[in-house]
Amino acid sequence: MVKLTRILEDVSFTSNTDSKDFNDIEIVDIAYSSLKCQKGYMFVALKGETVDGHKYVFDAYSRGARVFVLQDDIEMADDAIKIIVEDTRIALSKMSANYFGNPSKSLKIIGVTGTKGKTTITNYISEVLNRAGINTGVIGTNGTFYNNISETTVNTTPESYELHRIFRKMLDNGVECVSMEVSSGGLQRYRVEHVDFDIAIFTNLSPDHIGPKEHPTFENYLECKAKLFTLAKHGIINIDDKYAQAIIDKATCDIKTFGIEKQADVMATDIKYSKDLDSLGVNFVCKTKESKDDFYICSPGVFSIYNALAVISVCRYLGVEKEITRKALTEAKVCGRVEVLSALPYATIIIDYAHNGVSLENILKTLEYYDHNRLICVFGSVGGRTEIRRKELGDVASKECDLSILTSDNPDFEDPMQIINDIAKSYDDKSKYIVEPDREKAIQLAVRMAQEGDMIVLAGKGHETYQLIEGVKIPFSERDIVRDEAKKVLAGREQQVMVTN
Ligand SMILES: CC(=O)N[C@H]1[C@@H](OP(=O)(O)OP(=O)(O)OC[C@H]2O[C@@H](n3ccc(=O)[nH]c3=O)[C@H](O)[C@@H]2O)O[C@H](CO)[C@@H](O)[C@@H]1O[C@H](C)C(=O)N[C@@H](C)C(=O)N[C@H](CCC(=O)O)C(=O)O
Ligand SMILES: Nc1ncnc2c1ncn2[C@@H]1O[C@H](COP(=O)(O)OP(=O)(O)OP(=O)(O)O)[C@@H](O)[C@H]1O
Repeated sequence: MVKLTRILEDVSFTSNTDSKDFNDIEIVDIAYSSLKCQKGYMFVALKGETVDGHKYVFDAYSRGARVFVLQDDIEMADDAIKIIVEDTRIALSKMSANYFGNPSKSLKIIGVTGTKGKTTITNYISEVLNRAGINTGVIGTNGTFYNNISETTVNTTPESYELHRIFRKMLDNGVECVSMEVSSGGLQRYRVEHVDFDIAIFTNLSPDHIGPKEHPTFENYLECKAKLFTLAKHGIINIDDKYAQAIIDKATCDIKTFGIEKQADVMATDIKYSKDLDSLGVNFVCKTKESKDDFYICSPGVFSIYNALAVISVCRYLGVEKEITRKALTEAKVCGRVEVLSALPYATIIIDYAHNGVSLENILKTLEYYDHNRLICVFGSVGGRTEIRRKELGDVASKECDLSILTSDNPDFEDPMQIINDIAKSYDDKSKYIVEPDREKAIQLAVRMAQEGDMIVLAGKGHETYQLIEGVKIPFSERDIVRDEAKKVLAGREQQVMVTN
């Protein structure tokens, strides 16, 4: 239990109760869903995208809550203590930090923002820092991980209450540093407002997450991303990105840069692509004012170098021994991010999370640098959201691939065939795509079709182990499907050889 006065420290509010009477009140827990309320709870009403949480204050009351944090004053029973604030999301953020004892102040927090690269970079940072003996946890799209504990996350950047709760758990378990993804949605909804960031990283920016329930305009999207650099002590920025200067102009922290094209504090030169189709790596020289070092990363392309440069910049700032950074980056892999499956000895199968135009273009164009026969891509696009992605994905795949297998990717309540038809509009040559709405069958087909030297990209699902159909997450493992089908194909080939002999 925590004293109400402590939870309300530095929160501006008015109340129907004299705040002197707060001294004796203790709060069991804070809930922003009425469904979680019990006796002794404080309920915070958030104005959501779907419903207004103020609608549920009576439900919260009936479940035992007597302290209510509201944006709108609502007529309630006499024993309800109303705390009226200007914005309940900002208040929730501050109150959660107070409730959990401001754990982010005792942790080194590294926040990564940008359209692409957040999951990869946060996981790389954790890999390197843990090897350097700094106990580091990760929070992001792939979940929360620290020591050997993991927790799934609903959002890339969890709600402020969840975030401070996770920080508290991490701190109590000996974690020293947290490498976390900071989504524009999280910044827009004040989820990280009271997080004490030591380092903020900007990867890149291109139009995404614009539409109903997300950002009204690209300018708003940029504005939200830039906000992270007003919350941190030190900024690390990809200077080659078109919007780097806009971020720097809005930043209030000191800034260091990384890049390939423009002069930067940490630069990559002498880029060479490895020809090993099992790891699809890349070599480069990392140049700073004090040194020049060879690096190898087992992830392909220029975008992977940018991700590595961001990590090297963090390690340089934190004083991590260079050899540790180098070795860790050589071996670091992230689930579902350019993940090469060793299933067929004669073809390369990659699972990747590319689900918008920019990321799909990056991965497909990158693969051109590695000698291969046909490039085949299996992909779909989400239902019920950001329809613009369908055209983007179709435009890219129709141009870059020898063959596309158009399928489903979390169609949710939409008709998968409608989504596929939208994507297919980008193709003027019907021989360049096959339609197979059942993703399992589409993957099996790709594995069966694979010939010597082919590269097959299963795009969009990445780390996900489900298919979202009509609001239900149905278990779905691309890795298992590939492995099972590859086994059958290889067994069939062996049999054929035996018969021929
Ligand atoms: C559109 C959006 O951002 N929605 C987020 C939001 O939910 P919401 O506003 O829809 O909530 P709501 O259903 O309208 O309910 C409003 C309030 O009433 C409460 N309620 C509701 C029902 C009830 O019986 N009792 C009750 O008290 C709810 O608990 C809530 O507090 O608040 C929830 C809790 O924080 C989030 O989990 C949820 O994220 C959803 C899942 C989502 O898809 N968000 C996306 C847009 C997002 O944030 N994505 C970014 C990554 C993308 C980026 O780069 O921006 C992310 O960080 O995940
Ligand atoms: N720096 C980068 N620039 C462009 N594309 C990238 C970069 N890093 C990774 N990608 C591509 O984007 C996909 C998603 O990468 P990652 O998950 O690291 O980014 P993210 O910012 O977390 O994305 P999201 O917001 O979609 O979760 C990868 O699977 C890869 O295809």
